[in-house]
Amino acid sequence: MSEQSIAVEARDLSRRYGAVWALRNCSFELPANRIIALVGANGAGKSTLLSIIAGMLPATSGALLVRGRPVPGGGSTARGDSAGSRVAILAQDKPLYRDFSVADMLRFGRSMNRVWDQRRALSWLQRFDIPLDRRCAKLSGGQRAQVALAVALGSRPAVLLLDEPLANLDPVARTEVTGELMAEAADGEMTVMLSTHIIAELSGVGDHLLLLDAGRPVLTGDVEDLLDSHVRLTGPRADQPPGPGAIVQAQHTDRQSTFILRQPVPPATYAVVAPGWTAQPVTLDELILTYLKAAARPFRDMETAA
Ligand SMILES: Nc1ncnc2c1ncn2[C@@H]1O[C@H](COP(=O)(O)OP(=O)(O)OP(=O)(O)O)[C@@H](O)[C@H]1O
Repeated sequence: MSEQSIAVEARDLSRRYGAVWALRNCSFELPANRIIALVGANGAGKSTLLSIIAGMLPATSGALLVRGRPVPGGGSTARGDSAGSRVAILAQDKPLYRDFSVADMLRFGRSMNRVWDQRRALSWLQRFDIPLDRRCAKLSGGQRAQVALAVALGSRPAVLLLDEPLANLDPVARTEVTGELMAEAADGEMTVMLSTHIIAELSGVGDHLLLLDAGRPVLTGDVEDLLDSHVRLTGPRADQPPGPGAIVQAQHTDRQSTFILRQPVPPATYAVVAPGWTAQPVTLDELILTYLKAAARPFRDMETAA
């Protein structure tokens, strides 16, 4: 990836809380102007990573760059010295003042941010029918999430970080919100990174994946490329698969073997399989679960598989 096309880059990034390593030697590049799904089980390190990207938490070691600029420690809701490196974060506990009306929250957003786009914040609220004169305390959980999103969008971030943003939204609102965010990202002005530990929330949400397990990235890449490059082969019991690729998972019964393989991109066509074997695509849920199970094996195995 060229420097222009990288939104976030981690170089050997680690973060420790006392004896607990929340992130350990993370290195990855995330593309600009895409929706990045940050996935991992509870405690995988998602919130820690988002807080470091937002400049709210210092790393213990390593470097984190947003649009090529190193992120310093400490910070407010929208950071960055130039339009290109501004970061906004919407944390799990959405920061709204209960006694403020929705309109007050927009005024607050304007006063807290050097750059403010009132039209963008307003149109988000109108899009989701949020009344401007309603006190935040009287809004539903989903509506509060929409107000917090409007304030975050108003700060015109180059990178918008959303920590478990969809939890309070009903399925229809969730689809609409992610659709709108994808459209904003596709306009070429914003990278959205959203975290979740609910794999079912993912389908259709992110077009790029960063999968964390116990503080380490175990799978990252364009979702379509990842799906295209993995295949499940099922056939008679065998120690090795009948096709090329790294073995991510191998399961055997007395008579049958099933392998999930990572193949070179562009992938070999599924038709090229030995007699008696079938080849099937792998779904995103299956892929994530497979890598999480593989990561639970000793780390040396994982390096062979990745
Ligand atoms: N302030 C803290 N003090 C000590 N340990 C912490 C602190 N914050 C996080 N941790 C630990 O760091 C690890 C990563 O936590 P983090 O909150 O980043 O994970 P997460 O993936 O966001 O989890 P969840 O999905 O449950 O929100 C966990 O083991 C957690 O217990």
